Formats: sequence, structure tokens, C-alpha cells
Amino acid sequence: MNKIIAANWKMNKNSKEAAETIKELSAFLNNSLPPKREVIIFPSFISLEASTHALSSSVLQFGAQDVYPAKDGAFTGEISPSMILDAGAAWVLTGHSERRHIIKEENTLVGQKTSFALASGLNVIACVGETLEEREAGKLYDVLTTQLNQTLAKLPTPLSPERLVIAYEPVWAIGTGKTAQTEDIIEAHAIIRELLKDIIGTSVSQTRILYGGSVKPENAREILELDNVEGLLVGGASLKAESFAKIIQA
Ligand SMILES: O=C(CO)COP(=O)(O)O
Repeated sequence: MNKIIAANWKMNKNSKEAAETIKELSAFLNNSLPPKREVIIFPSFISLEASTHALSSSVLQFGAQDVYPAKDGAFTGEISPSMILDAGAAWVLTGHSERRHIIKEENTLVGQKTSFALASGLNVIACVGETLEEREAGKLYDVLTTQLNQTLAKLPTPLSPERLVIAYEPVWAIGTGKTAQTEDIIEAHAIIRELLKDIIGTSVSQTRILYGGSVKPENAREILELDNVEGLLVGGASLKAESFAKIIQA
């Protein structure tokens, strides 16, 4: 399967800035991707439509940073899967650590979002990862087990493996400039691969696993070559078209 290079723009860029960055990125890439690569951009909800419409033809895919697990109704401030699809996006992030820790989203809600989004036709990148405190207390395996069990508790079936992606993002490596050591990444991705086999069985256990946390042009290639790393989820270094293009081409 192709490796995924994804850009999480978080709460950055208005519509105009988002569209401009997409045009610049496309120019850096000559509107073509290196072989075996897929690129997904996650702008804010409000710049999503401007992003998907920025180019008349594009090799880029798009997604939203969150979703609410209901078709419609009285959920003030929330966005449904069909609204995301209507904006021209095919993907959504669930369980990003900033939502878990700042917005206090629980595993159960992350699980509901993941299954509802998949059942509604969106593809999902579900994020997991431990805090520094949890890592130092030797809880890496337990945290990943709980997060994955609950996130993947009610997946719709049948589900083709390319529609569900897991992103391992150690919380202590996000936005800190501290990339995880290669052995930390290999260990966590191997744990996730084994857990996926247990939780979703052999049919979809080929689910791609991305690494996220202080990825930059200088370390992207090395991380992409590690065992069980099928892509990258990039925050800060994806905001500038030139640096994100370098990561895509790493
Ligand atoms: O949270 C991240 C992507 O979702 C990672 O962010 P940084 O690349 O800025 O560390």
C-alpha cells in the first residue's frame, strides 16, 4: 500500500491562506506525487471547502480534524460526516492528543467518532499515543491497548484496510522539537501492529500506521524507512509548502 504523508494544520490558516498554501504546495510538487505516496491535508473546518476547491485538478486528498458521531440534530458547534463529505473531503482525524488532553475527549467518544465516521463513508486516521508521565511509569503497552481497544471497538464490517489508518503520536514529541528515538518508534509501532491483529483480526490488520511528533524534512526519510511505519502525520513542518513538499519527497 502507498505511504501516507498527512498535514495536520491544527488551528492555523484562514481560507485564503489555506488555498494559497495548497497552490504553492502543488507548484513545488509539479502537481504530481512521488511513486507510492498519498498526501492528505487536514485544514480547519472553516477553511476546508476553500482548500478542496483551491485547485481545479489535484493529486492531494483532504480531511477534517474532528467529527461528531451523529447524522444531524441539536449538537451546537459540531460538524457531521456528511458536512465533511459535502465540503469535498474524504478523511477525518479522530482522537488527536490535543482533543484528548485539551478538550478532555474520552476513549469512548473517540471510538464512537471512529465507527460513525467509517460507517458514514469517511476514511479515518485514528490517533493514539502516551504522555511522558505514562511512558516513564512503564505504561506504554497499557495505554496503547486501552486506546486501541476502545477506538476500534465497533468498526463497521466489512471494512477495507485502506480506509482505516492509525497514527502513533507520543504526546511528549508533539510540537516540542523532540522526535522520538528510532527504537521508541519501532517498539510502539510493533505493539500497535500486534494489537491490531488481536482487535481487528487478519483481514484488516494490514492497516497503515503513521508516526507523528516533530517530523521535519531532516528526519522524515529515516522515520519512513523504519519497520511498521507506513507514513507520517506532520504538524508544524506542514504549515510551509516548501518544507512539507520536502517531507513528501523524502
Ligand atoms: O500533532 C501532530 C500532528 O498531528 C504533530 O505535530 P508537530 O509535527 O508539530 O510535532
